[in-house]
Amino acid sequence: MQADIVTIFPDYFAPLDLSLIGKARAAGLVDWRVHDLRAWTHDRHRTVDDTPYGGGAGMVMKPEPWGEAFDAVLGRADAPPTLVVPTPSGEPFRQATAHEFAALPHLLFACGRYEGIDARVVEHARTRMPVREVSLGDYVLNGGEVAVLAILEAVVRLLPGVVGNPASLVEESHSVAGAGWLEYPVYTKPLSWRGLDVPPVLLSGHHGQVAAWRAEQSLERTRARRPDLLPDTPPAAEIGDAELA
Ligand SMILES: COc1cccc(COC(=O)c2cn[nH]c2)c1
Repeated sequence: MQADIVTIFPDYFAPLDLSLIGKARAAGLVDWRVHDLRAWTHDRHRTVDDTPYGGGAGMVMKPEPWGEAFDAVLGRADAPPTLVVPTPSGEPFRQATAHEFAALPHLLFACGRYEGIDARVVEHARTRMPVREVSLGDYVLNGGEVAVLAILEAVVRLLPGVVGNPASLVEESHSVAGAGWLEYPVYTKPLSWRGLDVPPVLLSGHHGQVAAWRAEQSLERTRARRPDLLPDTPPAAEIGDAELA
């Protein structure tokens, strides 16, 4: 996989070399190039933003540098990459999205800052490459860099050969295999720690009982923390009524 990242803070991506992602690059499974958006400015102050038409607080990123940055990346690519723009107003980025992105040969990440990027940048980009505007959650960051680090980690770890034991990719929270329920609690040595013991079922050697316990724990956690992940279940009161009816 090839990834190009355009940002006004290229140093944000130095940590990529340290992590699992760095090993994946060394193994040739992924390569990424970080580009400073200001390389495509031509004024003395290397201006990338200006005041918003229509008024309002904050600044908006100018379209010209983005257009030239995309020209440069497209010009070097055999086929158009998919443009990924992290933004609070994007579609939810989920594990399924990570799997979609992991199947793509070339990703082009645009890191927005300020109040956002002039809307014509994405509008024009759609005429020459697929575009995905994605949100990591309902909160606002100062820029897309942190989101791109998260997306890259979620995507690259799915590439074949990146994670040592592919089985460890299967039983995860939100993984399609576990019906998207939350992960069960995990334990390791010592057996007893500060007066807290490992649940005995996990020591029983009965794999069926262990699996059942884990499923129950997943369901209990999902009910408590993420009822939105469960199929529509009427509130308990209604269930009582139904039984009484
Ligand atoms: C594209 O323009 C902007 C402007 C401001 C910040 C950002 C970064 O994205 C987020 O803040 C975000 C992503 N998912 N949840 C929050 C992008």
